Amino acid sequence: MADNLSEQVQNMNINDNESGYVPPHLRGGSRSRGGSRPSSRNSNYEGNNNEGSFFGFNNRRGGGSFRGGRGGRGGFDNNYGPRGASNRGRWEDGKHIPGPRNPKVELELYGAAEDPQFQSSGINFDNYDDIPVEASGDNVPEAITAFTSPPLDELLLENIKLARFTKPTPVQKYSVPIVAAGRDLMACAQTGSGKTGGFLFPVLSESFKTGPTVVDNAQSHGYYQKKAYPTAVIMAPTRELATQIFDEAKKFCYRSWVQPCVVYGGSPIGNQMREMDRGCDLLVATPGRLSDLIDRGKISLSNVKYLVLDEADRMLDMGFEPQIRAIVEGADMTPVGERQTLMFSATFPADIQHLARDFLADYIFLSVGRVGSTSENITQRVLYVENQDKKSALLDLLSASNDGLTLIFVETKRMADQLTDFLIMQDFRATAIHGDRTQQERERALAAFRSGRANLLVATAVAARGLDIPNVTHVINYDLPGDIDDYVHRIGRTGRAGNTGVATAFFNRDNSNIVKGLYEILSEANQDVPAFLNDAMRDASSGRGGSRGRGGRGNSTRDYRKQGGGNGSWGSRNTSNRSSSGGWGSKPSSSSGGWGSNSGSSAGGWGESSNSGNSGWW
Ligand SMILES: Nc1ncnc2c1ncn2[C@@H]1O[C@H](COP(=O)(O)OP(=O)(O)OP(=O)(O)O)[C@@H](O)[C@H]1O
Repeated sequence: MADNLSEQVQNMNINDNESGYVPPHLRGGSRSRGGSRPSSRNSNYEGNNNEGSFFGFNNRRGGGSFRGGRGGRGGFDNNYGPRGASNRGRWEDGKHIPGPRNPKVELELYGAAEDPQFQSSGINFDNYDDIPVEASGDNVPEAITAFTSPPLDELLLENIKLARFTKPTPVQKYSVPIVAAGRDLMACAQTGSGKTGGFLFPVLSESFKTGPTVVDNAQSHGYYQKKAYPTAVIMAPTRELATQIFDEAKKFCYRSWVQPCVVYGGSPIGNQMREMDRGCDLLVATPGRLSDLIDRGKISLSNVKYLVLDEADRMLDMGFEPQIRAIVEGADMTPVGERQTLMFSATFPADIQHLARDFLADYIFLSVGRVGSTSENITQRVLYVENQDKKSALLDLLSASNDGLTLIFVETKRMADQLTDFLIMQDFRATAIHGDRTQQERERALAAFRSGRANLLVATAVAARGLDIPNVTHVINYDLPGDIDDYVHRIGRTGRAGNTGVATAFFNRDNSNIVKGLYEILSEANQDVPAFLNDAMRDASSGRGGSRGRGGRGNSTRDYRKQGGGNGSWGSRNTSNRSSSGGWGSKPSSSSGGWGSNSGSSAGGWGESSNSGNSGWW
């Protein structure tokens, strides 16, 4: 499907890379949009609060209440399965006794095989095996090659089968034995390559085998307990990502003694505290809300055996470092060396590697593919579009779109609203997600998008990380981000789990700071590099273009310990059959201006200047 889309975009001639973009109104003659224009007129943008109709809650599974489950996720509920029905297992006399099976709960958790709202692995899934993997550190354990028991716990294996996962992705192959060996881990793997399972599988497998600690057993399961003592804590940057991890955790905790729980800001804390009282063995949390609950004496971290930081670099970017440090170093958290700490992301800038030095002990650094690289399952195109022409270019792109979902990234919340309004005026089924919307609005927008009732989602960076929405076939960077890592995460919302996807970016002189990073990303993923980007790159390299800012990718090695940050005495296991060099993963911290002007829109001249040789690209 994505291949078709890619072809159509190619054939549109929206931008021949040499002549610049010519919007429809300047092409002479009227142009009909054609393509997959939605047939039914939608007069209501979700902001109009037309509940129950176009963008109301999806009641497919949830009966309209706030329940878990992809389709009906509307808010907060840590309990899964019909109310009153307990599928929870228990730990008794040193043995794990799984709860009973329940077909209704299984349908809710794992969906029907043909349900498009549940991601299934795509035709390129087996290609993950070709991605070079490097694991550095002392005594790296041998990777597993299949989901088997042992080493995985039997119940977990049953749940993995129910989820229809037939074989592990590379990050899962390594993380299972690494965690089983009691080691800390910092793992970097491409977007959509199964990092969530990469931390859930080993943590749950070990938890199912070893059971709760005495404190956990005594206090976590009492009905009126006042304080939760989770065994595992997973921190994630956004509410949506936390909720999604919680949904995944529910699948794999099914019938076990481990009760998952989620807390995040923007929702009433009282409800979350009540839910925690019903059991909280594995806690998924955003840092702000977690700090709050610790301060209120509602959570103790003294029982934590496993600490996971997902998308840690994003948490730092969002300014969460003080809260994270207070939680990990300041509260009553089990100390380094006594707990196991795992950090996961698709990008690992240098500052996050330094954080690892404080939080992790004798860890293994795992990189699947080059650090910060994009999946080859994503066809990337960069179009040359002036700011004032972007709307027209977008309409052209959308008219060439297929039946899949399209995610459109913009830089500001205001732009997200404006563009959504514009698209709705043009009869598209669009909705928006950004930080100024209420949590309920954000969840409704996501639910509408997941279900396909809205096939366009206009988003700010809030939706860039981690979100796993099946059938997103096209990601459009209407505004490119200033940071190349953000680009990597944004386009990673498509081309997941071996499926293919297309990513299109609108590029102009405002994006000068991302030129180098973009050039590198496209080149290494074997994508076409348009002529204007080559020119801009040449100018940037010759010093005419100015700063790389955070758009460049720097020159640190993958594992900073190899640069003298550690003693370099450990070995490394490299399963790559391709050569690999360093130079990835660092995010330069300074961002100065200079290369090209950063003025807003400018009249004329993209195409003309792109071939202008000595005078510089601009
Ligand atoms: N072993 C597997 N077999 C089949 N599908 C899998 C497997 N592991 C994960 N998946 C599916 O692949 C998709 C992507 O997984 P996941 O969200 O964990 O990726 P990720 O690496 O965390 O991506 P991101 O960097 O964007 O956060 C999910 O829909 C998940 O259910």
